[in-house]
Amino acid sequence: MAPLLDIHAVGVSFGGVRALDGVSFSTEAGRIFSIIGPNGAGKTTLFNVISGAYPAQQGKVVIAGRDMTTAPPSARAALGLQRTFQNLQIFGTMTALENVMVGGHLRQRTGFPSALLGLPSVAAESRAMRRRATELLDLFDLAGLGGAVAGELAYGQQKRLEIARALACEPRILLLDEPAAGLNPSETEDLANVIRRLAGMGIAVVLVEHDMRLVMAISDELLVLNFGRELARGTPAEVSSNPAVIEAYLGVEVD
Ligand SMILES: Nc1ncnc2c1ncn2[C@@H]1O[C@H](COP(=O)(O)OP(=O)(O)OP(=O)(O)O)[C@@H](O)[C@H]1O
Repeated sequence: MAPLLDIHAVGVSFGGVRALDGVSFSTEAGRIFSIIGPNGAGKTTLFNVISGAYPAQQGKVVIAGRDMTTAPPSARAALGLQRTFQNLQIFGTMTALENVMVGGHLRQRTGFPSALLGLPSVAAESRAMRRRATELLDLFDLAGLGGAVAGELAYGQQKRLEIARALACEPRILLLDEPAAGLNPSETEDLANVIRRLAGMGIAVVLVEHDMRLVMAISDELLVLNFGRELARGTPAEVSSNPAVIEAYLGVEVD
């Protein structure tokens, strides 16, 4: 199967700092691929290069078989790439349902002129979108909370809402940037189930995460970065038994 996301020998420097140096990986539909490494290892920079926020100064970014190395974020989104951010980005004063529907608008087929004229197709599409948004809330264990003000939900619920909104865009590849940050153990367990469900739906999930227990429990494959370079790559079992990884990063934290 051709990879949905193929990162080839990517390099990025900020002044004298080599944030990424020859980093490569690829992943496919239905897989959970995680990127780990100490602070400053280059994980966020790699996400920015994949999503198009920063250009890759060297190497290639291929999405769904197309070379997107110099393409803007919108063109990458059009191929099915979505991301969430390290800092929660939901609309706090809108309801949970409205938050998800905002995501869905990106996928709306009816054009702006029809919407402006209030044509019947618009009403039908809005109903379908509302139904779909409600289904997404159910999927993320937020059933019955559609009318709740998003900013008043528990933190773990807000994190799941953010992912539900990204999913409303019907992504094929979803980049999740530290989704477990700030969650308690039971919220993290809920999140793990949500991420597994996303992969079960055929989405290629790419995760940057510091919570090693979560990463080791759900990942099919891991890339360990250190000072912008690949330190190790493999299954959780392979990576967690790699002496270089244990020495440089994992220490005694992994059981
Ligand atoms: N916009 C920028 N300007 C200058 N230097 C940057 C910029 N973004 C990142 N860097 C540097 O590039 C390196 C990699 O940073 P990056 O944020 O990608 O690491 P990270 O692995 O995501 O770290 P963390 O786990 O702390 O989020 C660091 O040395 C960082 O200081």
